[in-house]
Amino acid sequence: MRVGLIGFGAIGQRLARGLLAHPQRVTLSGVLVQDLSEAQAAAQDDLAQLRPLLSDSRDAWLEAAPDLVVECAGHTAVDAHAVAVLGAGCDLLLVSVGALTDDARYERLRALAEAHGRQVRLVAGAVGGIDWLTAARDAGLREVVYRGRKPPQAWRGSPAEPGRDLDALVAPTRLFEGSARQAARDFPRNANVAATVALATLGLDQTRVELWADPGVSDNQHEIEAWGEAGHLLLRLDNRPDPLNPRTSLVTAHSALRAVLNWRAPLVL
Ligand SMILES: NC(=O)C1=CN([C@@H]2O[C@H](COP(=O)(O)OP(=O)(O)OC[C@H]3O[C@@H](n4cnc5c(N)ncnc54)[C@H](O)[C@@H]3O)[C@@H](O)[C@H]2O)C=CC1
Ligand SMILES: O=C([O-])CC(=O)C(=O)O
Repeated sequence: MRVGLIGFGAIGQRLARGLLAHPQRVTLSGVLVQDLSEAQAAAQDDLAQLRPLLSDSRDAWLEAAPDLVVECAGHTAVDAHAVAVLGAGCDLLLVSVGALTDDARYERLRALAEAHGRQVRLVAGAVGGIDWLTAARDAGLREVVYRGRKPPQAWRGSPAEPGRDLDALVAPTRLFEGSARQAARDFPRNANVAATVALATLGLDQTRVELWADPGVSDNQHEIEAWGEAGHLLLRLDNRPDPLNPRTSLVTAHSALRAVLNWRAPLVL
């Protein structure tokens, strides 16, 4: 299977490394980037072999004929490229799940995939338990809450920063409380998982979200609680941040890698 990537940051680089380790299963067809010189500088050591595959031209990158494209570049990249990728007949794995808080975009991508006989899949990413949640949704769910808690620095550049000295926080501080739709839209680099949990369960408007900056934690913590006919789920993940981008949990790239390797595997777990 030929796999194309969009994005070569923390997730893209870790995922590329994982794909290169499975040459019998997947071939990396190309990596679409926004800033070519920045990407070339990042392609060092074991990733240096990728330099010829880096491109800032979508047409040239699509000419390498990927079967599956993994987006790991952010909401604006979904906006810029997802339609063209599906139009070119590729499957699409979205990491920036929060881009689907826009209902029109969600429906457009779904309809395009259907028209081309392809699939858009959403990565589980930094969270777990999505299998239980989707099954429990079918059994009947009453209430779902997602709580995200990260060190203060992880919220730099987010709407939580203006008017607040993140470095001065001495106690856990709630930055946001509201719907998953608003959380994922307002915190596009921190709360994609709020959209993932919501799309797997009660939807973007009925799933409740709290986001916290906590000077007492060094991990990215994700807590999901759900109540329904199937029972009660209480799940907490203490995710190690990716050193290249501490907002992003290291496991996210591995979740994308697993999804890619499972795409056409004869036996899938
Ligand atoms: N579903 C999940 O669990 C998670 C989702 N994410 C999503 O993944 C995205 C990427 O995360 P990281 O790799 O940590 O970010 P990063 O900031 O380390 O890297 C993003 C890369 O994408 C590139 N890029 C941005 N716009 C682009 C475009 N239009 N076309 C091509 N390349 C473009 C940037 O130059 C950069 O190389 C986040 O912005 C977030 O939306 C992040 C963490 C968890
Ligand atoms: O990686 C994480 O811990 C979660 C994250 O940033 C997101 O959902 O956007």
